[in-house]
Amino acid sequence: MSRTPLTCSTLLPQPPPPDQKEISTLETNEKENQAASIIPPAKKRKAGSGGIGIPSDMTTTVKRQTLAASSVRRELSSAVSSLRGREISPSVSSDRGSECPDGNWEGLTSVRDYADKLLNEKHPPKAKYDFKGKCEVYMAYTKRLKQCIREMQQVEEGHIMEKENLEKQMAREEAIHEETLSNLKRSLDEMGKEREAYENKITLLERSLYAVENDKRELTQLTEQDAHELRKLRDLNLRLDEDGSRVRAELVASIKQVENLQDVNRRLQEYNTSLQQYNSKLQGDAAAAQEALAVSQREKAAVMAEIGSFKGMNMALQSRLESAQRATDDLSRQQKVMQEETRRTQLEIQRLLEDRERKAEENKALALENARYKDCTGKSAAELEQLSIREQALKQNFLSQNEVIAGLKRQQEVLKQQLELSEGVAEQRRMELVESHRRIAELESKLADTEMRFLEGEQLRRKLHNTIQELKGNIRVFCRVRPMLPDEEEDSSDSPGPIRFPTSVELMGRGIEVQAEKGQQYSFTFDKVFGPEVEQSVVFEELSQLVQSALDGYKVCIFAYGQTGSGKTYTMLGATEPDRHRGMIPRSLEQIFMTSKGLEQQGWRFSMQASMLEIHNETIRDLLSAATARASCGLVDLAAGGSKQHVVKHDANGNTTVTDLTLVEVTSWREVATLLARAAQYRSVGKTAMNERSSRSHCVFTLRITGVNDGTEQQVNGVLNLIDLAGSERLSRSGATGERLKETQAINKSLSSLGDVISAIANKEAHIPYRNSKLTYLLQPCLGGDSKTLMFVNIAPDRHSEAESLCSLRFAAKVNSCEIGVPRRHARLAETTKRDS
Ligand SMILES: Nc1ncnc2c1ncn2[C@@H]1O[C@H](COP(=O)(O)OP(=O)(O)OP(=O)(O)O)[C@@H](O)[C@H]1O
Repeated sequence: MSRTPLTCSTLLPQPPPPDQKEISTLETNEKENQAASIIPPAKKRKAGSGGIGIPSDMTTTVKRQTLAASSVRRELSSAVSSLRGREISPSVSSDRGSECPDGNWEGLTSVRDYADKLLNEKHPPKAKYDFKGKCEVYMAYTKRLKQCIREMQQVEEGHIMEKENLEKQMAREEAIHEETLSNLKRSLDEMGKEREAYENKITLLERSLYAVENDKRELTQLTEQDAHELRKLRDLNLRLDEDGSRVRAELVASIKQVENLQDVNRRLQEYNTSLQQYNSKLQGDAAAAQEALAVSQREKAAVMAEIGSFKGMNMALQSRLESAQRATDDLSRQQKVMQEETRRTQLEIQRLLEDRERKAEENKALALENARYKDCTGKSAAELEQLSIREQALKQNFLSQNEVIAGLKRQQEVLKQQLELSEGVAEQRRMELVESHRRIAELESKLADTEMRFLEGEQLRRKLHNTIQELKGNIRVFCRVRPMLPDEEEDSSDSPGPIRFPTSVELMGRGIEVQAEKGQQYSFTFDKVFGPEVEQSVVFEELSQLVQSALDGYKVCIFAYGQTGSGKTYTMLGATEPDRHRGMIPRSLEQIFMTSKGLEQQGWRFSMQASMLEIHNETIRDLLSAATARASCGLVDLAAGGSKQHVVKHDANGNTTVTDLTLVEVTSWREVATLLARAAQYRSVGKTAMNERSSRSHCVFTLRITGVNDGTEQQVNGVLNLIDLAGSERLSRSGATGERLKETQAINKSLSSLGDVISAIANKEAHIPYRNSKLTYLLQPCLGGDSKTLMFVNIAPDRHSEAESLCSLRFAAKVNSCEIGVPRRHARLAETTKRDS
């Protein structure tokens, strides 16, 4: 706040304020005077001498009065403006508030307004030379101005006092402020320390925040994982819900069944008790049989060893026998030669004797003739001489012949002796031979006995193995290697086939090895391995029990898997002629009918229905329907809708049906054989690069068996599925095009779906993709249900098929590791009995 201080000069008497014109004149004059104060006196005088003749003292007085008045006026005006510019705080009393003390502020309430009024006051013009009047006016005006200044001074003093008060107050306030400041500093220091502590705390907190954030991140990840799991669980839940609803439906059906079964159960309990007894007896038998098996296996090993040594001995004996026989043969040959020679010698002797007799006769005749000559005629001495020489020669001849005969007789004697000797040796050899024959017979009977026991043990082992497999719920796998085909045999002269069969006791008949061309060896073990020389009948022996269980009320499924041309159709169907080539399907059906006939004596009556279908290019074709027959004669176009659309359905009891499929009631094996022959004509078969007659579809033969026993009031429902799958093939090898290519792609796709299903089962996955192909959906109960399932893996033995064989064996090993449901027997009390009860 700036303020012009009031000086003493303001208190001097001031002239009244001039009018505006005058003031400007006066101001000009004043300026001039101010200028004059720095101009030398000589010049001042010169300027003053230029007036109009008014007395100079008078003029001077007026000027002085005027100047004083204007200076007072200026001071007043500056004081007023300072008063105006001052900001008056509410605590300081305003000059407006200062009351006029003697009441002559001409009705105005504040000294400033009064000063304003004075400053703005205008005086009526006087006569130009009425200096006295003007002086009086200015005197009065100055007086009022001075009074106003005094008033203002009082106000100013009040203000100064107020200022001092304010300054004191300010000092007090400043002291307080200082104190507050020092307090603040102290508290600032404390706050600094506190701040440090807080900063430390913040660092710690930041660290823990970082840790918490890490935890949070981890938690977020965990939460995300949880969410993912949750999603999966929700999906699972949905599936479970679906399963649940299915299961509920099944449950309702089951409850009904349970009600029925409860009824049955009561009856069965008795039967069960007896079965339990029988079972415990069987278990005892099984334990004993196992022991017996172990014993017989030990015995078998011992016998095998004995047989081995006997075989060695036998071979030695055989070789001795052979050499003895050879020697005997030699001797008998020699004997024959000698006998021949003796006979010839005897003949010779005979001839010589005869000759001698003849010669003696001749001699006699000659002697007689000689005498006659001597007597009668007196022939010449020369003639006589000749005759006597001749006689001498004959005599010598006779003598030499006698010697020859004696020599021959000696020789005959020697030969006789030799013959006797060799006859003795031959007799000895014959005795030895008889002895070794006896021992061989003995050993053979022992071997037969041991083999019988071994077979019994093997049968028991197989039975136990089957039971264990059933309990485990595994799919059984048999591996069959076909013989080399003629053209493969030609090739194999350069490079032998890759398949080997281990000969160790534990792997014999169960192991197979693939010797890869690059040197690696892959070994596999299955429930049974059949080599190329094994006949259909031997393979069937291993199956017969399984087939039998279809009659006992089990679902049985047998299928053949393998690359094209590996022998699946040969194994499953075989050839009708000759009999030894008949495959598993005809043999199984024949056995079923034979056994069912046999069971009739025990009160069983069986009815059977056969059906046969093929899956060709993912379409089901009924091989027994009339439409298929007509189509095969070209009467109907199946592709153009001449056939029904067949759909596979599974019910809650695990029974599978195919809609609109022809079911033929069959009562004998002959009928089924006719059906099989008929269906074989309609099946999709074609020539490929790898097989003359390649099956281009999966063929499924199904026999539904219902058996009722009138005696025990039991009913069984068995199913026998016999499946010949189409063969997998590499397009690069088969070189298929057009329709064949389409077929091959469909076959490979469905087999790969089968592989996916097997993998999912083997890995115990929650979802098994049965619906990915018609084949897997049809086989669902066999692969994941309660059936007894057996797979043949067929192997081609040639080197070119090495990769495919390995693939098939690996697939089969996976199948072997699959755990499916435990086989369930479908047996219950017969309907009629239920109704009666
Ligand atoms: N064990 C065997 N003994 C003698 N010959 C056999 C044997 N197995 C297969 N063969 C012969 O091998 C050839 C091919 O067999 P098959 O037709 O059964 O093969 P596949 O696996 O059914 O082929 P695809 O999948 O192409 O139908 C046939 O000539 C068959 O007679």
